[in-house]
Amino acid sequence: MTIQLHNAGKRYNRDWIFRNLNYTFQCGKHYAITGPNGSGKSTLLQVLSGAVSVNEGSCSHSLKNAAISPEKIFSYTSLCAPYLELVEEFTLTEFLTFHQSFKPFVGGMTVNAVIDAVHLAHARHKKINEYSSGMKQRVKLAQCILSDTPLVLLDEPCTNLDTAGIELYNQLIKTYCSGRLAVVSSNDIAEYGFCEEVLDITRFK
Ligand SMILES: Nc1ncnc2c1ncn2[C@@H]1O[C@H](COP(=O)(O)OP(=O)(O)OP(=O)(O)O)[C@@H](O)[C@H]1O
Repeated sequence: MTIQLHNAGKRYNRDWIFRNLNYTFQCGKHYAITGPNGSGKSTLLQVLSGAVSVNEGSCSHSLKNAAISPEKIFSYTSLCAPYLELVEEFTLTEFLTFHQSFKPFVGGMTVNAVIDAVHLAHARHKKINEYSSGMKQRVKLAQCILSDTPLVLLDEPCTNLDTAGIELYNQLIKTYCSGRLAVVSSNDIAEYGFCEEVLDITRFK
């Protein structure tokens, strides 16, 4: 996946969040979007996900030089973000089985293998609404990083994780993100230390 922003600008009401953004997110590379609270990191990530459109300029997605139409972007994209809800009435096994029915896992991984990869085997039959916040974050990471998509978007991915959880996150990135375009919105080097490129959103005000 390659994403090209050409003179891209996004505003909410009268406030421009970013403007004149010319940037190419190259296939297979890893990027961080940094900037203070409220500067527009999550907004840019939502634009990259195709969920939010720009107000001026363009944001175009392509795969192996073939353009992806805006309504298809979601099927090539995985997103982990604090504002995304899990289906908490489901057990983990039910939730991942449901998820797999429309987005398969990398390398044909089974639901049980995905659960093992984030060390939640002991809780596989527990309803997600009974999980701790760190356990829920591991579910979000599994759902995002282990889905077989060329684009991985991570918004504050280590939210609620302890030291072991952060180590797990880094291991998942190393094992499953090579060759995929990954973009992390964060100000924490522990979350984006693996990225080759850092984009400071405040440059585009
Ligand atoms: N749906 C919306 N409607 C109106 N304004 C919005 C909306 N979403 C975000 N904003 C505004 O856009 C600006 C950028 O918000 P955004 O969440 O992208 O920042 P951020 O850099 O990710 O912040 P943080 O580090 O706090 O997560 C903020 O001023 C916010 O109030």
